[in-house]
Amino acid sequence: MNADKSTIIYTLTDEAPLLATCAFLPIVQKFAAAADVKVVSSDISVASRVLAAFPECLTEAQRVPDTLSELGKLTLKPEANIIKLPNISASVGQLIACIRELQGKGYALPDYPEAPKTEEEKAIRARYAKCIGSSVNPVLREGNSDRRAPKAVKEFARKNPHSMAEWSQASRSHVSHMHSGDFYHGEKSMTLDRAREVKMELITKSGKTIVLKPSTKLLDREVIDSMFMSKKALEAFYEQEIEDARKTGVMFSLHVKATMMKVSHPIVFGHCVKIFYKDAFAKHGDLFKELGVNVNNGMADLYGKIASLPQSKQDEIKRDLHACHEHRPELAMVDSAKGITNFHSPNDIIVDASMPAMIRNGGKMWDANGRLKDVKAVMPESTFARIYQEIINFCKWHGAFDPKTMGTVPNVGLMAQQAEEYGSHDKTFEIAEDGVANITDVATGEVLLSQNVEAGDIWRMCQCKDAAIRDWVKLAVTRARNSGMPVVFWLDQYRPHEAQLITKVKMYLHEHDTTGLDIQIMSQVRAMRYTLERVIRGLDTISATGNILRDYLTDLFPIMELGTSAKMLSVVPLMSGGGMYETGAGGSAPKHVQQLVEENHLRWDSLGEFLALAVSLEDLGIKTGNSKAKILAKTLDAATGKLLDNNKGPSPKTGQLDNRGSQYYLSMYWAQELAAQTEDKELAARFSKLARALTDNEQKITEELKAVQGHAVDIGGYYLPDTKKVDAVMRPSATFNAALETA
Ligand SMILES: NC(=O)C1=CN([C@@H]2O[C@H](COP(=O)(O)OP(=O)(O)OC[C@H]3O[C@@H](n4cnc5c(N)ncnc54)[C@H](OP(=O)(O)O)[C@@H]3O)[C@@H](O)[C@H]2O)C=CC1
Ligand SMILES: O=C(O)CCC(=O)C(=O)O
Ligand SMILES: [Mg+2]
Repeated sequence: MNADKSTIIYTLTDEAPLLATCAFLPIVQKFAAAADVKVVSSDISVASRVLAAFPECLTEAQRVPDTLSELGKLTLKPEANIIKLPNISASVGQLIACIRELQGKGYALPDYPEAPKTEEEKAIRARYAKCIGSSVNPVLREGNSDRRAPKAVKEFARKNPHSMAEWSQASRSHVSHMHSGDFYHGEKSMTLDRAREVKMELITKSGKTIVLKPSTKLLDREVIDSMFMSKKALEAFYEQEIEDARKTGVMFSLHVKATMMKVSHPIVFGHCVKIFYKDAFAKHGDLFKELGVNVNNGMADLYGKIASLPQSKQDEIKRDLHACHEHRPELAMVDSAKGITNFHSPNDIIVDASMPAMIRNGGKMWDANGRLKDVKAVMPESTFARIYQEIINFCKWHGAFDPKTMGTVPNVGLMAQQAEEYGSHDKTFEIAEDGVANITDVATGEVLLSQNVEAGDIWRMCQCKDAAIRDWVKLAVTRARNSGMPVVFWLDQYRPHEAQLITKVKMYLHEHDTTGLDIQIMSQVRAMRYTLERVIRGLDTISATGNILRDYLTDLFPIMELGTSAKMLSVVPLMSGGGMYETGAGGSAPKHVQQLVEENHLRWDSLGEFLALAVSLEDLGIKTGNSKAKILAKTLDAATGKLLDNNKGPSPKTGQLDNRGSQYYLSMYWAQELAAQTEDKELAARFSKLARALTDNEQKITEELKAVQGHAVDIGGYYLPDTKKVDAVMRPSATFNAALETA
């Protein structure tokens, strides 16, 4: 990747953010050119990653570079300046759909081998496996995370509070997690005394040694953990919770993070489906095996696979599945209208977004008839599930949060270098036989950590590099100093991994001047309680957390405070000196694409993108001494403030202002701010014509943008839409486009 210090790399991703970027990027390039800043796009969509994995199957003209690896390398250089939009973390179902779409477009990709038998099929599957789940973010996140609601955004939410459903003390909604036999229960952790190379191996009861991972190179002072989830305990837990939900009449819902935890959580999910439909699986298990049914990919997989059977057999299976519901609790729905349940796909309900949505809804989820109901939210891993029960307890006692008055909770997250559980998928294994699972020093044979495991258990090793922890502590202190807010490190001394972290945090805090700062360490549940007590009094508290809580809290608090995590500023100061600017803290909003295609209205809010771009330009301006870039940043921030003040964000309703209209207003305010500033006359002169053209044509442009709405449109694909068609759909105002050309 050729990027000098004056280049911003702008990622092209998937779904709603991709569509929005297609309209925004030409605008950004126009403005940035005035400061001699190049804005270069880099396609890291799931389609592009799939194509990059199979160059030999494609014609020369069809081949695409492996942009993700190139970007990954760039994050290690000080000149890196990357704007990162949210991307699809694909389930197997989405991957297969993507492959089919590409094949249909003439790309001779191999089919996804669901049950690979030959070596060749296994190799193809391994290549596709790299495109599944969270395979982008961990590659690029070579820094820790700083996510917060900028002041103007928080003020806007206070003045324009979003709806919050009421909480009743009589609510029966609650969280259920395992109390023993889960990853938390038997975790072991250590800090390395020196750099080592280790292997992960299973010594079976029958005396075999199975090497699961031959080599992982660890650095001096790195923290490693070994933990496992007992299959027996998990099944017993599900049995008990499903029955409890039935007896007490609450809906059952399962919340996992099958994207980031792409090896362990689909298995955890699959066990739940099999227990729920136990009787049908007992009756048809052999047939399901023959058909290659894998419910780790959800009931969608089962329904897809049985479609090849004779109709009468299909009907019998469906009857037997439905019969299970008679003695099982109601299931929370993902889409009541379409009959899609919580078990459809492991990626449909993603815990970071799904739990805040439930809490915002007064602890309720949708039933099969489209009614909101109390729910048992099941998160088998107890390690972090407890925070949700704590916030639910708080809401039952104090009522729903009030966005008008509540404080803010920014996050400083330990994320760099694939920290903790979120970097563990290549070190996670489903155990084949009873035995002892060891992490062993390759050179000396010394067993560093050891666990007794049984067949079907899920065993994993997590890593966290010392340099990442040290940088995280530094970032937390910097944020405390710059914001004046207290910082709470959410660390539990009773959890072995976090006990190691506490020692390091205490040590690295000594490297900084912390005079006058309020920095505390608390277990998660206490930290939640403490933070919430402050939140309802309008007080702000920075949460400094590990990687999983970073993810959970940066949807949870923004959704309570702002109604969405799309309006977050999300900065990743890269450890090698560069910067990555993520846009918001949420995902790629698949439902928004559906609305665009059916009604030509894109309700996606690009505010996170506007905020990220301003910081990116500012950083570039400071690092290269480019005063024009600094002015672009300052004026963009002012324009974003104006956009909020004037309420020009996109509406969810077709016929009203949408993403494109919001981008137009941003451009107008930005040009006006540039024309009005006096620091740089050249810039002022350059943008005055555009400012005038956009201001004078406000009515015409907004009418043009409105006129196109209400009809179905064709964007020529889902995973690889047609660039020309997208351009036509996303840039429909001839007047706006012509005005931009004058800048
Ligand atoms: N950084 C990243 O790359 C991330 C990627 N993802 C990926 O995104 C996909 C979807 O994940 P999901 O868990 O459904 O989470 P999303 O954040 O995509 O969606 C949850 C809901 O939040 C609202 N929302 C989110 N962002 C915006 C925005 N910019 N403007 C307006 N509304 C917004 C939408 O609500 P409504 O529908 O009511 O308008 C949306 O349906 C998955 O493939 C997931 O893996 C998820 C998180 C982060
Ligand atoms: O990479 C992903 O799959 C999701 C990332 C995410 O949810 C987050 O960082 O908040
Ligand atoms: Mg998240």
